[in-house]
Amino acid sequence: MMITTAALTRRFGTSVTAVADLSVDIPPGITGLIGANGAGKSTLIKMLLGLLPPSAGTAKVLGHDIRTEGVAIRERVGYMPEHDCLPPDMSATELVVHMARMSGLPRAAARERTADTLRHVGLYEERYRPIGGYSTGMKQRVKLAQALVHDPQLVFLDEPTNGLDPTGRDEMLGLIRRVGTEFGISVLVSSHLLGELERTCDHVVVIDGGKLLRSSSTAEITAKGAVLVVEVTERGEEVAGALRSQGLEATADGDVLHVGLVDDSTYDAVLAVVTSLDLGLVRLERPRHRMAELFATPAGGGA
Ligand SMILES: Nc1ncnc2c1ncn2[C@@H]1O[C@H](COP(=O)(O)OP(=O)(O)OP(=O)(O)O)[C@@H](O)[C@H]1O
Repeated sequence: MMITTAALTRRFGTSVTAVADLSVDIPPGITGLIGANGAGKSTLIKMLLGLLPPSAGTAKVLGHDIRTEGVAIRERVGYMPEHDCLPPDMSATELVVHMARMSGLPRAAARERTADTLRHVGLYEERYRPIGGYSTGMKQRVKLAQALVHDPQLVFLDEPTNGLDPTGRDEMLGLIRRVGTEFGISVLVSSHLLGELERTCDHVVVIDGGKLLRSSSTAEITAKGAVLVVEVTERGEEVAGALRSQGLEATADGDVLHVGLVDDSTYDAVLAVVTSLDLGLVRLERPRHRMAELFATPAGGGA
């Protein structure tokens, strides 16, 4: 396991328990850490870096104890903090070279790694300009670059899509995917949206109020309970009946149907039925997961 926590707990004062009795195993690969604001994501990440001591419990990152081996962990782990923390007067190149030197790289190697890393995150000529003039997307890329420059085995990315527009978000998610696949660096990336991470991550850990809600592969979390919403021009009940006769779960409310998504073939089955009944398809969509769905317990144990 890349990260293992055992009853990990962090309290602030007497009233706030930011992380509560958290026991979870995180495998190598890309893992999403999902939770609403205040769920305890940043506190967990800071503890895993050995920057914030736990109130109780233990954890190991890449086999190193967070209580006693913080330095060893930070040598091997990159960290992209949540908040804007970049000096506006420095250029991306100056900052990232500085961070590379701080982590022990000699000057020439630091310059070389900086140029490579900034290119990988998609900063080119702009890298010589002061960061103060950068867009949010460019600043996020600089933060990502400084986390990667010392060639870590693992990076913690705290809400890297914060403040980005949809295009910037997709680009950042694409970059994160490449960090994992092309460079073989494991990633723990936090977000308050499961929907945005489900295509990027192999594994998902969901926390709420500092407690573990679930930890599972992304395939498992998205397949379970996924529903297609289908709207046809007429005869909704008939369409639902035809789908049920093929072994699918389908209910109709007028001409709007809910169809249990088994796999990609479910889409084909819907299209085939609609075509064979000579009907029109008004909509066929897969609503994104929302946090509320994860927290909901199926009433009466499901259908
Ligand atoms: N230094 C601190 N002192 C007191 N309370 C804190 C401190 N840091 C965090 N907390 C509290 O701990 C809880 C968890 O905060 P944390 O920042 O870990 O959540 P988060 O999931 O990262 O949320 P966000 O996305 O808003 O940063 C919150 O209730 C927060 O107010």
